[in-house]
This record gives sequence, structure tokens and C-alpha cells, in this order.
Amino acid sequence: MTTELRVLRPAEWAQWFEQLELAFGGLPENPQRREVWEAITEHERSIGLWDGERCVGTAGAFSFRMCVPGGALVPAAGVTMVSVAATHRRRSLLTSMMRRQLDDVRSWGESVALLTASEPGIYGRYGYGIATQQLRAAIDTARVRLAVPPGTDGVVVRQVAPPEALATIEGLYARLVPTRPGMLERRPEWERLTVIDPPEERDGGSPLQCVLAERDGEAVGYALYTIKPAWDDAGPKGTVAVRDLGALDPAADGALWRFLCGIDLTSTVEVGNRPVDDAWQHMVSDIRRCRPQLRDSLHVRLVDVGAALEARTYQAPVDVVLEVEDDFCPWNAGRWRLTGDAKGAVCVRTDEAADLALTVRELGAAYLGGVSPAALAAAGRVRELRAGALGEAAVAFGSPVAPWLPHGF
Ligand SMILES: CC(=O)SCCNC(=O)CCNC(=O)[C@H](O)C(C)(C)COP(=O)(O)OP(=O)(O)OC[C@H]1O[C@@H](n2cnc3c(N)ncnc32)[C@H](O)[C@@H]1OP(=O)(O)O
Repeated sequence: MTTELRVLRPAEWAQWFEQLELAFGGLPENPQRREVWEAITEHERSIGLWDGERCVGTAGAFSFRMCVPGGALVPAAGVTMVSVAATHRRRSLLTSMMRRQLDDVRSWGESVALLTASEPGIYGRYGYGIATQQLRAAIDTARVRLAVPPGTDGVVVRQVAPPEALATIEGLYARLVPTRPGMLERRPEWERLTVIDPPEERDGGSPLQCVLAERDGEAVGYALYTIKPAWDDAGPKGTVAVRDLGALDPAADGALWRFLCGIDLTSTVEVGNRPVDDAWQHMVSDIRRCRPQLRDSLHVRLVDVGAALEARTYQAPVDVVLEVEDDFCPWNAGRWRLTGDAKGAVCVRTDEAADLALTVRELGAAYLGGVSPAALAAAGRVRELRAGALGEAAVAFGSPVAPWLPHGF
């Protein structure tokens, strides 16, 4: 078998996307969403594998900017639409695409690559570490009471048709991006994905609904959700499914959660992707009746260790020499001295003795401040070579706000 790996030509997009659909089970994408995916595909940053006339492999890389600890927005390659045809699986074709892609990302000068994985076991071998988790929950609103922050009563919740609220939501989202590591600046067209609402995907639920939280007539938050009515002999037991929620301050957040938890004829609020430190967990009277669960979310790969570690800040002074192993991107391997604090950092090559030894995968996991190097050490994945270095790095790498990826890509 010989295959050709090449940059995607715009005219090949439909065949390329059909290969992707086939690899995900063959169900055609909703036409509206397909149109957006086509519009946002960056052809020159996408690759296809061809066996003769047939596309047998796909991979893309969006040009994102991601918030890192300290609030800077760092150029990052958003790896997406990865597939290999079932007829060609397990012949190292994915590995050949990952090789090409990481070389490309390096040549584009982007220090970080990101992805969400269809299965978490795939990408560690290419140096990706799990950097964020998503919180899922089903809040039993019939049993759980909410104690909201001061000022909540000063916020008005107003129902708006989702398309009408789109510009306001985007404005609020843009203000939130620099406040939480892992959040991605939204490029034009992405906002359309937020409100696509095909009837065939509702599964008995309502069309998408939207409320804006307003203070003195100014929008300070939004929530997008659907309602799935249900009844039994005892009465109503509908579910509110939250698709997205953003708030600029605690009172706006409290007002939105109080609204969602109080809708008549419902007894459950379901959330599928919230930050692990989401404030509602500390407003509820009974967290156990909210059934919190965690799942891996953003996988991060440092493509240029020095540049990536310099792009973020550190919440306490740090001065450590890292011995980095990186078999897949050997240009990162070796010793790096990281010195930094809350104002900035320098990360340069060094011959000095190492304080911590780890692979680039652990650095990716710790990068956004959501996974402690100490936790990785406890799992045998970071080795402390100088007493005290692990504690120093564990504090410095942390983030006061949990990193979070608000939506897939
Ligand atoms: C970012 C995203 O887009 S995530 C979406 C990923 N795509 C999908 O899940 C769609 C369905 N699956 C597929 O298309 C393919 O099976 C892929 C892309 C996951 C794998 O492609 P393949 O060409 O078969 O992978 P390849 O042969 O290069 O395998 C490389 C290594 O990964 C391993 N591997 C491949 N798939 C998986 C998997 N699903 N789980 C765990 N390990 C895997 C292989 O065993 C191999 O391991 P080795 O190096 O130790 O021998």
C-alpha cells in the first residue's frame, strides 16, 4: 500500500470531510453545521492522506489563541478532524499525520498544540497531556436549595431569541476569554455553531432558549439551554439542559443559576461541560444530589518547550531545571532552566544539574495550572532530583482559576 500525504486542496474538502464522517460511524453531519465546518476549515493547515483517488486520512489544525495562566493569549494549533479509514487502520497512518502536523506547527511558530480526543488513549504517545477536565452534573432542583451571592437581586434575567442574542453573547464571551486559562478566542463564524439547533437532535427537548442577565440595562451574563418536559403520576419532572453559560461577576452568575434551577415544571438541571471550580457547587445545599462527575477535556502538547513556558506566568517565584524527555519532537529534549514569577518567565537551555525529570506529556498536563506536578510525581510520572523542587514547581505552576475549554472543536 502506498499513500500520499499532502496539504488539503479546497476542491477536495467534500471528499475529505466524507472520509471523516465515515470514520465517525457514517452519519452525515447536519447541513448547517457542515457549512460552518467548511467555512472555518483552514485548508493550508489541513492534510489529507490519499490512496489513489480515495481519501483515507484527515487532520486539520485551527489557528487559535488560547488563554494561559497570567492572561496572555498564546497562538495555538487546534488539532481537529483526525481520522484514518477503517480499511487502512493500524498501519501507522495516524502517526505519519501527527509527525507531519507537529513539524508544520513548529514551522508556523506556534509553541502549543491542543485537541480534544475521541478516546483519551490515543494522543499521549505523541506528547499530549490531559490539561483540563470538564465537570458534568445533574442537579436535583426539587431537593437542592441555592444560596446566591450578594447583589443577585440587582440582576434582571431577560428571555431573548438566541439569534438575537448572538452579538451580545460573543461580546461577553470575548471578555471572559482572558480570565480563564484554556479558553479560546473565538474567530469569525465560530459563533454560528453556538446557536445551531436542528430539530432532529432535540430528542424530545425544546428548541434552544436563551436568557441574558442584565444590570442597569447592560448585559453581564447569558445562558443557552433547552427544556425537556416530562411527567409521571406524581406530576412534572422536566429537565433543563444547559448548553452554555457565561457571567462577568458572581451576582450575574448567581442570577443565571437561580433562574435555571427555578423554572416551573422541571426538577433537574443538567450540565455537560463546566469548569471544575464552577461557583454553583458552593451555592448548593447538597452537592451529592448534584451528581458531579469529571471527564478529560483539553489535551495540550508543548511544541516549543522554551517559548511555551515563557508565554505564561507563575503564581509564585520559581527557579528549576527541568530534564525533559521528548521522543516524538526531539528538539525539545534536554535540560531547560525555568525562572519566573507572577510577572513573567524566562526558559532557556542549560547544562546545570536537573531538579525535576519528566516527559513533555507531563509538561503539557501541568501547563495550564490544572494538574499539579506533585500529583504527577505521586503517579511516578515526575521525578524530583533536588529536594524541595517539586513543591516549588507545584505551587508555581498552579492557577487560581481552574483551566477550562468551553466548547469542542
Ligand atoms: C483530535 C481528533 O480529531 S480526535 C478523533 C480521532 N478519530 C477517531 O476516533 C475516528 C475513528 N478512528 C480512527 O480514525 C483511527 O482509528 C485513529 C485515527 C484513531 C487511529 O488511526 P491509525 O492509523 O489506526 O493509528 P496508527 O496505526 O498510526 O496507530 C498508532 C498507535 O496508536 C495506537 N492507537 C490507534 N488508535 C488507538 C485508539 N483508538 N486507542 C488507543 N490506541 C490507539 C496504535 O495501536 C498504535 O500504537 P503503537 O504505536 O504502540 O503500535
